[in-house]
Amino acid sequence: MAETGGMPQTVRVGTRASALALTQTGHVADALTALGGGEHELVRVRTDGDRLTGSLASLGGTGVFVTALRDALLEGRCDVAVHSFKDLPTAVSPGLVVAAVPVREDPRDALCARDGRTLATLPRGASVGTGSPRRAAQLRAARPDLEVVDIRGNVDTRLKRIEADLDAVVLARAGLARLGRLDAVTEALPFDVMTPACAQGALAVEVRAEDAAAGTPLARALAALDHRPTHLAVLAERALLSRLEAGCAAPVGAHAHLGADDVLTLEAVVLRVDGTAALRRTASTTLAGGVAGPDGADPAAAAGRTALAAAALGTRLAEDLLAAGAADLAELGA
Ligand SMILES: NCc1[nH]cc(CCC(=O)O)c1CC(=O)O
Repeated sequence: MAETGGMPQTVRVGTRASALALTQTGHVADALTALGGGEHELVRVRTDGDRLTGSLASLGGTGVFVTALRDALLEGRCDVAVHSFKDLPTAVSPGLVVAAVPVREDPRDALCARDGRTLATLPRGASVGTGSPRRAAQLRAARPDLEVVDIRGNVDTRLKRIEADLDAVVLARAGLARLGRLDAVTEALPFDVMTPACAQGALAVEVRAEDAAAGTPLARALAALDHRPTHLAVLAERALLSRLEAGCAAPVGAHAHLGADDVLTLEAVVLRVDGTAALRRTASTTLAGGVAGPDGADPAAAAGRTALAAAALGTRLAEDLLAAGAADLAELGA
């Protein structure tokens, strides 16, 4: 971020125009200011994902919500971009870094059904809306009688389908929480029934690489906003996705959790799209030196080693899954 005459300029925080993006970006921007990062303003950036209405799969998979924000960062039209982490492609973006991952919301998927129904009490043949192959496969695995309906649109549009024509929809609980719509949730689906998408419920705060390393008030605020347990969990989940060469539209779920004694545990599921078969694996690793790194050591180097260990866990679990036939099962790369 540029400084003029020693006075930091206002931090320009880029956001998509959707209600969800505006709330989550607003929270991050407020937090950065509260942590001493300076005054901020929100800059609205229009993305292809907001403009196009075709199915997510037909838009060419990952990244449609992200590219315009990244371009705005790289071209200097904003200084900070806030993404739903699960929408970020796993490929690194040259010149940009995820400088902070704030503490994660509850990552579970939520069933929002009419008449207070749960997955177990939905009537036979009930219609359930989702645009996600991962959710569709897991719904079919749990309840082969359901009619899974492909739906699109923002959270509000999807919730309206419950009154209009569907018995239920499945959405990320985190998005509903951020929008103040937890009233619509009739069941938070357990991990073994509905394993979330990699990084679901987490945000990625992205900046130009030189701004993360600059020792400025913004760089310090970003470091303070970073929640190391969330960051490490998400690194493991995304390394798995990357090694599987799967995008956000693949029938793959994963959830990592940092437990006591610095043990990071990653659970993943890869499904056949129709839900008739699934591979589920779990692996753990102890993050040597602790999450923050050993006292007295170079903290940046220790943090780097811990991050590599978290990512290695995801890579290893992906390789287990591939060895068991995950690519054919889920038609990855097909
Ligand atoms: N792909 C859409 C998307 N990207 C992020 C969220 C909100 C929840 C989150 O931060 O994971 C949603 C909506 C949904 O999946 O219901």
